[in-house]
Amino acid sequence: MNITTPNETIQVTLGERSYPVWIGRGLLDDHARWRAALRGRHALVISNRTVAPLYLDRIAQGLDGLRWSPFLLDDGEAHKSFANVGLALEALATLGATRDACVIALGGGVVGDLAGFTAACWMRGIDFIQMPTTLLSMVDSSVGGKTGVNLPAGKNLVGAFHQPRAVVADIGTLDSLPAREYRAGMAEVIKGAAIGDEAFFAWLEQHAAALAAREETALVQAIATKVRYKAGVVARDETEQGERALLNLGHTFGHALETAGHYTTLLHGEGVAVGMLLAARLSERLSMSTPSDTQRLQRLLNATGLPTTVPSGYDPEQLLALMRLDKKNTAGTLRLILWRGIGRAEIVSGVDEADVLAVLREAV
Ligand SMILES: NC(=O)c1ccc[n+]([C@@H]2O[C@H](COP(=O)([O-])OP(=O)(O)OC[C@H]3O[C@@H](n4cnc5c(N)ncnc54)[C@H](O)[C@@H]3O)[C@@H](O)[C@H]2O)c1
Ligand SMILES: O=C(O)C(=O)C[C@@H](O)[C@H](O)[C@H](O)COP(=O)(O)O
Ligand SMILES: [Zn+2]
Repeated sequence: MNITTPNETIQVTLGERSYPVWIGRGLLDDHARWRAALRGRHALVISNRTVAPLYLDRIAQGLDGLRWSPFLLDDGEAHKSFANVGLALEALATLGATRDACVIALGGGVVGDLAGFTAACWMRGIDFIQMPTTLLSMVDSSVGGKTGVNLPAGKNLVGAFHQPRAVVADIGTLDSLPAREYRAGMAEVIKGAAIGDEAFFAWLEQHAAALAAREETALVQAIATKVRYKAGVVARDETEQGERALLNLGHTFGHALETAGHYTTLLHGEGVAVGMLLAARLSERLSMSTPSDTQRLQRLLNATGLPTTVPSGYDPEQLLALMRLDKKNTAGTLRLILWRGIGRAEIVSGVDEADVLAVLREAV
């Protein structure tokens, strides 16, 4: 077995709840490393029917001596549901899980969000470990403790802040990740740069080809840079009282697109890509940024193979109605993440719906 020490370890600093994010190849097999984060005798491994056949065995070998069971979701965003949290909680009950039990999330962001929320609910909160297996979950969803599920009314409307005990990002798992999913993960990497790191954005422009080819040195650097950036934001504003909302760049539009498409048309990362571009266009319309910034963002998204147009069939009025349910809004006003150019995102309250609608109408 090829076990390596992590290429990168990034600490999310939250006092007693601080935790490491290990990034490297072969980490799933480094049982001693992640097993040390398990405290009790019970573990529920939440995964899905695509990922489990590929990687569950490697986890199982590290769970010797524990009472544990797998809980497998069907694949897809539609299964990040309240009903499945109920079933996962029943699985913990069947296991006889006590308060020192641990939930292990093995999969992408859908599995991670649902597993984390399950852990947050069982006996009012037990440990969980993130083992992200998609690029998106490595660079974003496994870090920061946002957990939850969707409702038919909208994305992530139910959830809790609940931090993992450790994040085990074995980049070897990306070898089996389909190209479209890999590109979707890149959207959340680009987002981090677009929000707050112009130098990283320029680096991504220069390394777009190497990243598209999954060249490992560039890939580890991209993952680590994004995780380091997010870990810093989370450490300063864990529960999104201020700065953390910036991590939502593109998401008010993106979540509306995902929901309107019933989670089957656009992947989350694709929705974020299109959403960032719409946010950039709105910023331009409000004279906050220049067309050249928008073009630069569009070029990088296109170079990565991400969509930058709204697929046909969307209704601007319906999208606006969905945007009104976004968690950042306060009574009666839209609160959006806009920007003043690459690396300079801003929270803007009281955005005029007429401007949003105009941008949506131009896009569909
Ligand atoms: N909590 C957060 O902070 C946060 C941040 C970003 C996104 N999210 C959420 O994450 C979700 C999107 O996550 P995602 O993009 O990972 O999607 P996903 O979990 O649906 O995984 C994408 C696809 O890849 C498959 N897959 C996963 N790992 C694989 C592997 N190694 N090899 C082959 N196939 C593999 C999955 O089965 C699935 O079909 C959305 O629900 C989004 O809202 C949450
Ligand atoms: O960690 C955060 O904070 C983010 O906003 C990261 C986003 O990429 C992620 O999609 C998150 O789940 C969106 O959060 P929400 O609060 O808008 O549901
Ligand atoms: Zn996201």
